[in-house]
Amino acid sequence: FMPLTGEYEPSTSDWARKQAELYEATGGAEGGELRGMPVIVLTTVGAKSGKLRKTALMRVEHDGEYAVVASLGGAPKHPVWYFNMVAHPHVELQDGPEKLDYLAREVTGDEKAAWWERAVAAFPDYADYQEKTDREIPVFVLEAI
Ligand SMILES: C[C@H](OP(=O)(O)OC[C@@H](O)[C@@H](O)[C@@H](O)Cn1c2nc(=O)[nH]c(=O)c-2cc2ccc(O)cc21)C(=O)N[C@@H](CCC(=O)N[C@@H](CCC(=O)O)C(=O)O)C(=O)O
Repeated sequence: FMPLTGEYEPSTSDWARKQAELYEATGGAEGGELRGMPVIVLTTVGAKSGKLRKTALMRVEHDGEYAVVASLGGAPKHPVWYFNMVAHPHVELQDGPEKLDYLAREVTGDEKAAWWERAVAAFPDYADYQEKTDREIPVFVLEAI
């Protein structure tokens, strides 16, 4: 797989755009945490625009694999980057200075349960978010390519 190419299009959500850009500019030295918990930056290809979208997310890692959680604070709808990732599973994840390519795969059943446990261990708020919505919060596992 070639690294993702395309034109970066900043998010309209200021807070998240600033954190993703600060993170990328400083290799995670700044913007690397949220309330003391580690953050990563996910790059997805826009489902409609084909542009590169960068999204700061909590870091959920296990044995070199990562999971990303489309929680959006327990909102009733999936975040937009969820639809990008469904349309274009080839994503990039920056963890600290390192940016690598991954294939994203939505997980279900026991596999999801195992990753959900890891996600909540990394960021306990996820449990509250799932409590407050009947939307099943999606979890994707990113496998290195
Ligand atoms: C606001 C919207 O953002 P979103 O993709 O819905 O993602 C919402 C949030 O998930 C995102 O802001 C996350 O960064 C918030 N967030 C977390 N969000 C999570 O869901 N999970 C997390 O663990 C998480 C952690 C986190 C930590 C730090 C931080 O700063 C933010 C964090 C957005 O960027 N919209 C763009 C469009 C982006 C896009 O992908 N457009 C598509 C077309 C979309 C369409 O029209 O169909 C395209 O380009 O093709 C815009 O309005 O220009």
